[in-house]
Amino acid sequence: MDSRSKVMETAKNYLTTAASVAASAMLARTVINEFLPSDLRSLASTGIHKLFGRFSAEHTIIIPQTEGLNPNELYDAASIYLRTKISPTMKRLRASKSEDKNKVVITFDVGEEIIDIFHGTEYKWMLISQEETSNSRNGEKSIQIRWFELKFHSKYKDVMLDNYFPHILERSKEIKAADRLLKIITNKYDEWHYSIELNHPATFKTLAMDAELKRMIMEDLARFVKRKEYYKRIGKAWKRGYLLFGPPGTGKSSLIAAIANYLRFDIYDLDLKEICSNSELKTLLVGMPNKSMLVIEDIDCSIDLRNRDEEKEKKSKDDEVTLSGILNCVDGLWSTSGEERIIVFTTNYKDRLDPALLRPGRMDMHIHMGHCGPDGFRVLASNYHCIHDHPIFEEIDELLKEVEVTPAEVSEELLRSDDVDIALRGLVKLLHKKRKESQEEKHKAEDSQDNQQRDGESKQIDQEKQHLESETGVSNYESIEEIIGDQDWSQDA
Ligand SMILES: Nc1ncnc2c1ncn2[C@@H]1O[C@H](COP(=O)(O)OP(=O)(O)OP(=O)(O)O)[C@@H](O)[C@H]1O
Ligand SMILES: [Mg+2]
Repeated sequence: MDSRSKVMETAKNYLTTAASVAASAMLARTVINEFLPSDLRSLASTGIHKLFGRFSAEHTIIIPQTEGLNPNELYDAASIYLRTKISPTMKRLRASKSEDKNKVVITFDVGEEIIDIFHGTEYKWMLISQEETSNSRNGEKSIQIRWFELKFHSKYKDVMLDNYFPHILERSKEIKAADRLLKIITNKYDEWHYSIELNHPATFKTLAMDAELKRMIMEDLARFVKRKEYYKRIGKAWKRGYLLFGPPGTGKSSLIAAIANYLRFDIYDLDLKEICSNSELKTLLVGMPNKSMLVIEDIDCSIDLRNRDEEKEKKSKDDEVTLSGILNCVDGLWSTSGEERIIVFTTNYKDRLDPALLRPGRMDMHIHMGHCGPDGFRVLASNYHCIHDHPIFEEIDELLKEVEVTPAEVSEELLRSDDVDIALRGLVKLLHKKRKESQEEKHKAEDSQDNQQRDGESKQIDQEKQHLESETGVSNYESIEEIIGDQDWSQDA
């Protein structure tokens, strides 16, 4: 029996208990009717009605904190779920902070009632606590026993078991996933080994990139996580691949962190240099859990993808990590064992990648992380100085059209001063400097192109001279100049 069935079984037992309490109420009424004098009968009947009357229409379920010595999963799920139902009118709340999370958690206190409406039905929750004494070897010990009391109309008993409790279990799982600290796990040889907290603050909000591209990526991810049934129907592994390419400092690693933070997926950062065969690669990939993200950074440097064919002849097939090994993983052979996986490759040089990796259908989206444009700059200005507009923005926008500057360079400049004017002036200065440098480089390049052209021309003249010399037998330079006349060499160069 899985844990959810266990929880549902326990819930059914409690319902039975509640139903038997209702039966006791009926028995009590019978006793009153048959054995009490008539004047006392009406008095007692009112009290009993008050006490038990609600049971005819209302069920009560007790959800204790523990089941014997074991924690009760439904109690834990309910306390997480009910945190989201706290209303501003509640008078007593509890605040706590666990050491591993830098967050204060607010929960409701003993005796407070929470009303939750689910599919139009009202469910009333109350947390109850009672002190109990137990005998131990060291004498009497008092402990706090806690439970939730859940009241609802009896006609919704089935809805509660079939829909409401499963909803609470599901939601609590989601809330827990959103709360937990994310991890980056890296491999040592063929084992996922080293894990650290993902403390990267990057989110889509703080990511400087083209606004339209950002929107597309977020929509793509949101669609992906909702498509379990779709992937099942079309018979494809539930995974999605992204290739991030662009110069250093344009935010490829930041985007990876933003995706992990957005989906609440741990990052499995695969170091291909640590492994030496396709079977090791498979071992690692099969060892990844669902809802996780496989990252291979700088794929062009991690593995010499281009020279694989030559190497294949030298080594036995399973003696190396090959492109086809990686492609098998991309194509989903390994991922049939798991689901909801994201695969991300990054590279600074897309043109160095083997075309097999770039073929349509391999990586679902190729994302170019480019130089900083006006959209990106706005995000960075807001990140670092909380400003959305400034008189100098216009000049910066104009310069950004001409100058190639990475978001990393802009960030560095904006960080230089807390004074926004100084920081922005520093950025303008950097952009002017970069523009000047690029103009100088352009001139240099043009000069060297001219030189090359001139070299080419004079080489061609020399060749023609030699050719004419051999044809005509004339070796005098001047006469050859006369023979070739005024041909336009530059056009032929
Ligand atoms: N697009 C961006 N949005 C916000 N910050 C960015 C962006 N790009 C770079 N940065 C800043 O620059 C730092 C370095 O960026 P990041 O490591 O993401 O670049 P990268 O593209 O992965 O570079 P590399 O190719 O060298 O790995 C980040 O920590 C962040 O502060
Ligand atoms: Mg990087």
